[in-house]
Amino acid sequence: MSDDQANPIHVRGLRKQYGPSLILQSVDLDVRPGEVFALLGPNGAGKTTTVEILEGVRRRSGGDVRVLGRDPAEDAPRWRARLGIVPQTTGAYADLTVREVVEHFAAFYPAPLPAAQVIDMVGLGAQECKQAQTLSGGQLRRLDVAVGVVGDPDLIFLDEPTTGLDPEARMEAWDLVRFFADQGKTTVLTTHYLDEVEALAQRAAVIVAGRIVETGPVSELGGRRDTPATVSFTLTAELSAAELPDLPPGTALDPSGVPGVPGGTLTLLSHTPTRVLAALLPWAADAGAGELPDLRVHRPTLEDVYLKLIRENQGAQS
Ligand SMILES: Nc1ncnc2c1ncn2[C@@H]1O[C@H](COP(=O)(O)OP(=O)(O)OP(=O)(O)O)[C@@H](O)[C@H]1O
Repeated sequence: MSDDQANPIHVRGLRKQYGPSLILQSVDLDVRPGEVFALLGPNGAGKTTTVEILEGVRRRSGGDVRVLGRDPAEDAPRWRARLGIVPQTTGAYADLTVREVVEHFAAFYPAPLPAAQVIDMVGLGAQECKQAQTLSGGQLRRLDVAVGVVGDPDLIFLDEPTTGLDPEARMEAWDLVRFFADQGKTTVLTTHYLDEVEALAQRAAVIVAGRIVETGPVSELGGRRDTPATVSFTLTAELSAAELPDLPPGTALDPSGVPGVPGGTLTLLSHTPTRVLAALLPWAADAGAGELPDLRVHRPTLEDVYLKLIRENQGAQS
């Protein structure tokens, strides 16, 4: 068995077809032990379909899929007990209390966590005896997470776990993901929030129209590390008349924004923006400009590279 095949998730050439529509086309994926792996992509890209095939909830049309060493289509009960699943929408828990809901689901697993511990972990200690139907939307989402992890899983699937949560509850949900990661568990996170990916995931895959268009460390996605920062400011009369100083090697003028007239924006591209600023500041002072108006230093964010990836790939397929 290759190293990749020993990964908690190993997928090659996964296809899913509904009638004539090919929803997933040759998806390859590896999720490594203990990592938080994010699956990103626009609405309808195929994230939930992929995740549900990995969970054994949907059947694939083709390709090889191994999850915790087994084919999910076999749906072996002992294998299933090692998965923790928090789907996008879950339970009508009706008139059961929080405690009863968690105990009810715990009974399906061979070695569940104590219900009280899980309820505390998701921050529902104060609601333990409340009926689920009286909980707020955010509290219900936490209950979903409790139900998903009560079996003490090795591999956790979180499908948009923080949608609808207020900022404080989101932070608590993040802490929970970190808590699982600290315990050596592997997590697959589907989300539309890029700050969430940046905060939690080590690696990510971007899926567009059923194809993985990029996969790798979050910090390197979309060539992010190789994309220069921009330094921009508005030209005054003094600055537009002065010749630019010597700038660090590799600095380039952004051709899209260089009208050399007062009021225009001058944009420089550089991998060493701090050194660019160190050259610009004395130059501006010598030119008699006290300030570089509208000065902005911008490094490419995950959102920048993500949106670029989506645009390029949606364009390529239309
Ligand atoms: N049972 C089904 N029959 C036919 N088409 C389906 C079925 N389920 C999903 N699809 C289609 O498959 C595509 C992928 O859907 P999927 O739910 O996997 O996307 P997603 O990336 O999870 O989207 P979102 O971000 O909106 O949750 C969509 O075009 C959807 O309409």
